[in-house]
Amino acid sequence: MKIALLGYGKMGKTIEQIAIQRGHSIVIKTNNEDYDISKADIAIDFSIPTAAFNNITHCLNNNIPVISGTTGWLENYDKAVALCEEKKGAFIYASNFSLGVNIFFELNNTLAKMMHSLKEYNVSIEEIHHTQKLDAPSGTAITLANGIIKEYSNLNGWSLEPNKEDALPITAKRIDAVPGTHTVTYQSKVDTIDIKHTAHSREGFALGAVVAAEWLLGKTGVFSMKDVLNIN
Ligand SMILES: NC(=O)c1ccc[n+]([C@@H]2O[C@H](COP(=O)([O-])OP(=O)(O)OC[C@H]3O[C@@H](n4cnc5c(N)ncnc54)[C@H](O)[C@@H]3O)[C@@H](O)[C@H]2O)c1
Ligand SMILES: O=C(O)C1=N[C@H](C(=O)O)CCC1
Repeated sequence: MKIALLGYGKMGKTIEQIAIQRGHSIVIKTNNEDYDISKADIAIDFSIPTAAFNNITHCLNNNIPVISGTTGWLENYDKAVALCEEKKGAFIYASNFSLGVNIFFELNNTLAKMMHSLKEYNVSIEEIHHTQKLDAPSGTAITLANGIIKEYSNLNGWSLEPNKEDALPITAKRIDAVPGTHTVTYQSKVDTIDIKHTAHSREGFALGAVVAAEWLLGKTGVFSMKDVLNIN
């Protein structure tokens, strides 16, 4: 595949290495909006929250399938879906492309189904990332929170404030070069249940994005990593 890397920062560079190892070529690598997308078979956007939606719409308007891993732009997600449907294009967004985190999402959903009726446990999320991260909480923490909130009728959303009524508390920590650590905790007076995913590098995210691009090429529609990984 001829791949356009929209965003050539930490993730763009890691994706480049993996894509080349898997036999693909990089025809565009850019850190701005000045590129000729028609040269590419597919685009992979790992840019910044304020640029992602423009990159995605530019691809869809030019009939180029697009993968986005950029977080912090989801207020425009429904518009991206509508444009993809209108243009009969192809689009995948995932807050986290790694295989391990997508399994962790399923574990989180199952655990929330088991825990929601046990009122003695309080649920919370902690995420830790590197100090260069622009958004908080992480997109992954928001996906985890949504998986929990849908099971809890007393939770109306999530909050970075610790004691907000009706909200699932998320703590976002920024430490050195941490690639991404997420912990979901259920705490009672007598015990604690934690489930935790620790990324050791960016390789898992990057491999997942390239696998998603390979899977998406030639398809039409809006998909998720559940479709790519065939998780039921
Ligand atoms: N979904 C996942 O699996 C996953 C994994 C890691 C990171 N991320 C997300 O991906 C994004 C990028 O992460 P990163 O660590 O590579 O960040 P980064 O800061 O290292 O790279 C982002 C790059 O985007 C560039 N950029 C700025 N404006 C742009 C524009 N208009 N078009 C294209 N590029 C532009 C910046 O110059 C920078 O080089 C973040 O939102 C991060 O949260 C997602
Ligand atoms: O490094 C980042 O930034 C990451 N962003 C994603 C998120 O916000 O969940 C995935 C993990 C790494």
